[in-house]
Amino acid sequence: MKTSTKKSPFSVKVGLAQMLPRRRYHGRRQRRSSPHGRGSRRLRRHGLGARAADIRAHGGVARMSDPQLIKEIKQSVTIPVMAKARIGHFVEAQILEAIGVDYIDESEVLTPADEENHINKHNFRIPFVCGCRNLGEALRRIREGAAMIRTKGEAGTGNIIEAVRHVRSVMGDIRVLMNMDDDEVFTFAKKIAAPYDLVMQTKQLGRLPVVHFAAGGGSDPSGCSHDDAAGMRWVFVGSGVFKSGDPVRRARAIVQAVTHYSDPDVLAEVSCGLGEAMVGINLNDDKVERYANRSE
Ligand SMILES: O=C(CO)[C@H](O)[C@H](O)COP(=O)(O)O
Repeated sequence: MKTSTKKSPFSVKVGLAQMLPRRRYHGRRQRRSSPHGRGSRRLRRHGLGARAADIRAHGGVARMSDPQLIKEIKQSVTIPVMAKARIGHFVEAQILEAIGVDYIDESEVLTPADEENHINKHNFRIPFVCGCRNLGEALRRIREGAAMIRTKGEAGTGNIIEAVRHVRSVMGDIRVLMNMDDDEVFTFAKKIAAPYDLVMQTKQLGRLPVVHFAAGGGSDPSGCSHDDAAGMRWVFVGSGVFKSGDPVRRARAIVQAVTHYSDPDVLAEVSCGLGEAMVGINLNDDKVERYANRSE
């Protein structure tokens, strides 16, 4: 599996989140032009509804973004670009690879194309990220060739409760696994429906064998640093940022919060005066569609 040759720890996600590394923000200007400017106006003009919150609000079938739009975004930024393909839609993934995006997110936020099968990611050179709710799901995606894993959370809600649930589930299972006798791993692997070798590797490493992001609903500094504090190494800033009063300021604050997640003084400072937050969606209502349950 190829990894990107670009050195920047940032990326633009087409219509969605940026990936934030913990402790690696140097305050550099990374973009030639802001994704809040030309890029996002184009997203609206093309009617892609490509942010998770918009997809949720608009309904209908959500597909890969227009390749022309993705090419234009690639031309206008210097940082890596991640684009989404529908779950199981290997042709969308082939198109994204052909136009040279840096990463593909096989995403439950788009309408799944295949109810049973994910993309065989070993057939591609481009790195994929896939979502998970638990350890078994994460290791199944890695067996299919995912180079990165993110929690699913509940995209487009501006609510981190599901991301926290998924972080807790994966990290909790890894802790259980680490304390397990080697003889018990066969049954544990069967129980979580994951390949034995990857379960054993996870036990030995004490973490997933690939980079692991917190994602889904992170729309404020405290929420994103909460995911960090719960043991995640990387965070996707959620599309809820774009539904707030001052997205640029909020995004900057989130970068600082994730960087200094263990320093409450910095967290207090960067949380001040950010203006209106995304209203968000409460997830105790059964009528809210769960994107996270769209695939296993
Ligand atoms: O892109 C994703 C999934 O494909 C991210 O997980 C997404 O960021 C989740 O939604 P939100 O942006 O609302 O947090």
